[in-house]
Amino acid sequence: MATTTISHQAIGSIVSHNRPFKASLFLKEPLNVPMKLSPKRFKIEATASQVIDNTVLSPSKNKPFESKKRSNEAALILIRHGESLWNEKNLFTGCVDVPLTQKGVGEAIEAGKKISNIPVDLIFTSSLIRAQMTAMLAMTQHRRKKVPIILHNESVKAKTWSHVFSEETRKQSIPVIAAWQLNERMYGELQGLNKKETAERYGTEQVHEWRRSYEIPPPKGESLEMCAERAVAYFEDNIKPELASGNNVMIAAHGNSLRSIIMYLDDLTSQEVTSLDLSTGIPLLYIFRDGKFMKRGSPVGPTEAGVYAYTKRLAQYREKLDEASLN
Ligand SMILES: O=C(O)[C@@H](CO)OP(=O)(O)O
Repeated sequence: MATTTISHQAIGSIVSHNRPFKASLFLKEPLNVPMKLSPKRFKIEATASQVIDNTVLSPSKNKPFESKKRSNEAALILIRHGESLWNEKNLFTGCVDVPLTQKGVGEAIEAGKKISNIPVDLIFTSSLIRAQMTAMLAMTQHRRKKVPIILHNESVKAKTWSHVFSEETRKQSIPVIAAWQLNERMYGELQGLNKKETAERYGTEQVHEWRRSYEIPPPKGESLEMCAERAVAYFEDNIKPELASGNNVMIAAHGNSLRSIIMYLDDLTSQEVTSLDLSTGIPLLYIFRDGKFMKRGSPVGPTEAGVYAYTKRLAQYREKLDEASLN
């Protein structure tokens, strides 16, 4: 295993689950962080909790909220954020942090209605506001009325100051973890440019390659492959273990970070992923069982029978919600 010396600055950007922060707040000396480099996938072996002791919280390990009994199956909901102000203007957005339009707010609320009977134990979002707005708005529709709470682990103070002291209140909450690794693909020099004008200037085919191919990056930006290196690594290291522990997870993220995760879940080839395009605000459901992901499409409505026929646990949960609302 190669050992690479990483600067404070670099560690800050690698380990932050949240918005960028100053690593020097935590680190007094440069660290030698062991890293495993593979041609296929660049994996950061030093986890956040190894590097910054006790400042980045892992839900399973630290049990921030409700502790769960183990199950061999879990639900995974993926949602691309609702329409943003730059989707509306047809601008390349990438990592630029723009909010939702009013239509996007409505899409997020509608998405929330469709999944309102599906239990959610844990939410992951990107660090961008359009994904966070989508997750929060969707959860306003949930029948359990649990409160989604963003975990702030970017500093010891942020973590301490946002501590919840009532166990009962914690049980009525859903932890929300914001991770930059789930951000939209960095669109390089296309960010802020109009998509139609860019196609007129560089040709439709070239722009289609930049937008949908797997290997070809836009000028000075990330290809889908590069986006997958961070998004899929994050999924494998932080989200899959939660599913394996029986926690139902919702991920609110972006067109391309989710395309890369779906490519991984559905085992798509680099050719197949070029025709995968995600609509804004449409939830997609997967069931994780015995280490495998099963695609269950998009729930069309909150009471859609099909969704609850997929697993006994979901059906029982739904029954309990119905019973509670009758009382
Ligand atoms: O502009 C962007 O960031 C993305 C998503 O809106 O665009 P594209 O459709 O090209 O992936």
